Amino acid sequence: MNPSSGKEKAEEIRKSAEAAIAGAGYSVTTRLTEKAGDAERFAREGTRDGADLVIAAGGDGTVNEAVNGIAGLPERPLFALLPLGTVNDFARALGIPLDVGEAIQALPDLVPKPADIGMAAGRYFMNIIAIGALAEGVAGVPVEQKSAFGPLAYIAHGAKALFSAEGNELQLWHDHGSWSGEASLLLLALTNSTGGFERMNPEAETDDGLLHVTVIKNTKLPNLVRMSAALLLGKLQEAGAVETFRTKRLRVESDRPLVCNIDGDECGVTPLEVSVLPGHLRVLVPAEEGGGGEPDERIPNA
Ligand SMILES: Nc1ncnc2c1ncn2[C@@H]1O[C@H](COP(=O)(O)OP(=O)(O)OP(=O)(O)O)[C@@H](O)[C@H]1O
Repeated sequence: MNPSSGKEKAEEIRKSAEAAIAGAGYSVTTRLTEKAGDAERFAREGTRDGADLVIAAGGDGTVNEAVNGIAGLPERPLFALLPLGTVNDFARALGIPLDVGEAIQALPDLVPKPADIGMAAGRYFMNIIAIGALAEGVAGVPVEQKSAFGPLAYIAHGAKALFSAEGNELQLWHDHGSWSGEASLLLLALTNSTGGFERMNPEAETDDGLLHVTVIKNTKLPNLVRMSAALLLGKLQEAGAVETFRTKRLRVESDRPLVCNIDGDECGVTPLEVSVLPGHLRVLVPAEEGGGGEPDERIPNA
């Protein structure tokens, strides 16, 4: 658990989450993160100590770290998350209640579902890779704006970066061939939720085994107006100036090294190789989100 995401309610959240998990028959150990890297280490150590279930409580950064802690292990425990961050894209995509109190209440009735994760630059990711202007824009969101305005701050900064974007020559190799051309932004999404906005790839499922690629070719003003309208309608694919396709593997090359933002963190520069690991995690989700599996995998009977 990242206590800084839960702010002044962190202690209260910890206690009620522990009570819910213990009530479902688990013995529970909570470890509080203090800095980058802790969640990854805690998840890995917990798994090596025989944990059946690892729960990441925090924002997408904490979830990403915990996923990295367990994804490379041969025996992976069940995974769950309690959304305490500003955006919580993975929780949104999985249908987990965004209100932490509701998410805790729901814990005992969650059921396991396979979820895809991706691998790029030696790291696992579960949401999105952004390359180009938006990647640089998101990196510049000041901390105080993040807390005051939540997802809006990201969108405002992303939009600002997009408006002033210069294009870059990209070459993309995918499962069915290649694409090359000038682009302002490349988004490689595993889920339908990007920066809290759920209409980017409305058709993306967390277990479809696919990377949903969106190339924004040109962000000059007339196109932007059309694209913004299409984005709000969830019909970005139908707007001009945007290329979309799906693939299991992708190689990205560019005319100059471009910063790669992987699940919200800067993670090297292009060229970049990306692949999907289908159903690599078993994540606990509400039953109506299509979870299932063996009855003894349900938390109450664990
Ligand atoms: N106790 C702590 N105090 C401050 N920072 C921490 C602490 N523990 C972990 N961190 C760092 O904070 C990063 C971001 O945390 P996390 O994603 O959980 O929260 P958030 O920033 O509130 O969420 P969001 O990304 O949705 O805004 C972590 O990846 C880690 O590097």
